[in-house]
Amino acid sequence: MKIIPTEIPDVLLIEPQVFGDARGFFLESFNQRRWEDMTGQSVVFVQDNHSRSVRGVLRGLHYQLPPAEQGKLVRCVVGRIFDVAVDIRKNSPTFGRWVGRYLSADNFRQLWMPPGFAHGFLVLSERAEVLYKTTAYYAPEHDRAIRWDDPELAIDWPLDAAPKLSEKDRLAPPIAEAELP
Ligand SMILES: Cc1cn([C@H]2C[C@H](O)[C@@H](COP(=O)(O)OP(=O)(O)O[C@H]3O[C@H](C)C(=O)[C@H](O)[C@H]3O)O2)c(=O)[nH]c1=O
Repeated sequence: MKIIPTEIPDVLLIEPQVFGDARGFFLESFNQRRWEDMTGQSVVFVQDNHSRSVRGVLRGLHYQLPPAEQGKLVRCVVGRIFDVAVDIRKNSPTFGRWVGRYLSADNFRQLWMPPGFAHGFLVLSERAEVLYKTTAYYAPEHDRAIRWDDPELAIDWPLDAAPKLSEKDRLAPPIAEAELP
């Protein structure tokens, strides 16, 4: 497993070791001991999520307020996405900064974002299936969104058409008007 730093120190890109052979491949998608040895951080995941989306879907930017803030370990097992983490920690020196990385079934890459980040992704393939672990349970009453195209964030989404959004995402406020952790 390789841990690759990103522009925001707490956001990590992970490349698992892939064991290929004539049958296909095997990889450990998460290993608690290896994670703690390599990142120096302990983490406990309590929920596994799985979403399927068609090309052009953009889900996000989502986060949960305290006490339900979620760290997320995201991977794409079918297709290809552009995955984004936005620092929404008010006292962070990188507040409002974002990290974007391509995750795909072919590159096996994973993106880790600790609690305090909004998360979203854009689907670049005909279909994408995204699996992600979270460090806190889903709490709808604490679920919040920031608009994906907030000019203050200026996320450089690799769009070639208007994205397909949920009603919640269509109505999301800019970060300046959002209720932040
Ligand atoms: C997130 C979640 C949703 N749900 C139910 C609630 C709704 O009836 C349905 C769809 O939920 P939603 O439209 O919020 O799903 P996404 O737009 O994919 O939301 C996710 O998108 C971004 C990318 C995230 O990082 C978050 O995990 C999450 O906000 O699943 C649950 O039962 N449990 C859950 O953990």
